Amino acid sequence: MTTTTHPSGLRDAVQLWAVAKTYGSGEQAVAALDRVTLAFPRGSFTAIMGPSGSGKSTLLQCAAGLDRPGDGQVLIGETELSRLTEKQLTLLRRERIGFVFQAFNLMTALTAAQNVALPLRLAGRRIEPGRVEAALDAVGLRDRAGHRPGELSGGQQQRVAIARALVADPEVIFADEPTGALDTNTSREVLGLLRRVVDAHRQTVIMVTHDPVAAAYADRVVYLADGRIADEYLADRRDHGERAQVIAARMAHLEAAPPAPAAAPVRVKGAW
Ligand SMILES: Nc1ncnc2c1ncn2[C@@H]1O[C@H](COP(=O)(O)OP(=O)(O)OP(=O)(O)O)[C@@H](O)[C@H]1O
Repeated sequence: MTTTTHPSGLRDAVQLWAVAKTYGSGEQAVAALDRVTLAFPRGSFTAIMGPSGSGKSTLLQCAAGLDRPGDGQVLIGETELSRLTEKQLTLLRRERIGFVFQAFNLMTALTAAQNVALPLRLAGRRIEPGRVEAALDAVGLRDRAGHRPGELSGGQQQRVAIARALVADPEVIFADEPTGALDTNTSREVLGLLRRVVDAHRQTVIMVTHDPVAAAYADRVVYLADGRIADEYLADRRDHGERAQVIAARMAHLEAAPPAPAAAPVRVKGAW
């Protein structure tokens, strides 16, 4: 399979083709992902939503090369992940993907600057002077470079995690409930930062969230239900100011709907 080109001329940062993942077997089998086909154009910000158990985490894990699908293909840029050995997959995650998790996952014994430098050190890359400082600057924390996580607020810790995700200039950032542990105001700061990373640096962000307010920062919301794409919302200027309500209403509709019958793979309208 060749890499697709988005109609706008953007190439896709990540593609999933008929990706399936089943846990268990026989009567106990659960189709966590049921032949999901989806593309994430470069420079786009996508939120993944859906009821509990709909397959969001499984999608993120498979798309980020943290888990292997049972069937289908995942591409990061032009690299098809199923062709990679475990070692190559580890290198790809380290060098080409940034991660932001709900629990920040910073090393408590290291300073903010040392945490940010970690992906470069692990990859054995030379750390150009000013690079770590620039990443901390981008998240507004240059003056906290010498502080350890315990000396920073939750929002500041998550901003350090975003700087760490950015420092190696990855092709895509995966964020799993990045504001799940933060209060409303701090959440807004972190989401605004992710939005800026997309707008100013043309980063690609894929974020799993339960929160319609968080999803409203994205360009697109993909809704999963029972391991399939059930709906898609494209940010619309006309919704400005009430985008979160529109996103929440669609989510409520989805949660009220009975499970869909088995269907052919869904191709998301407008995804390529
Ligand atoms: N390791 C596992 N073993 C067995 N079943 C699993 C495993 N991981 C996930 N599942 C099942 O696969 C389905 C999808 O799970 P997944 O965690 O991807 O959903 P989710 O949408 O992220 O849910 P939540 O919002 O509750 O985190 C669920 O039915 C879940 O019980």
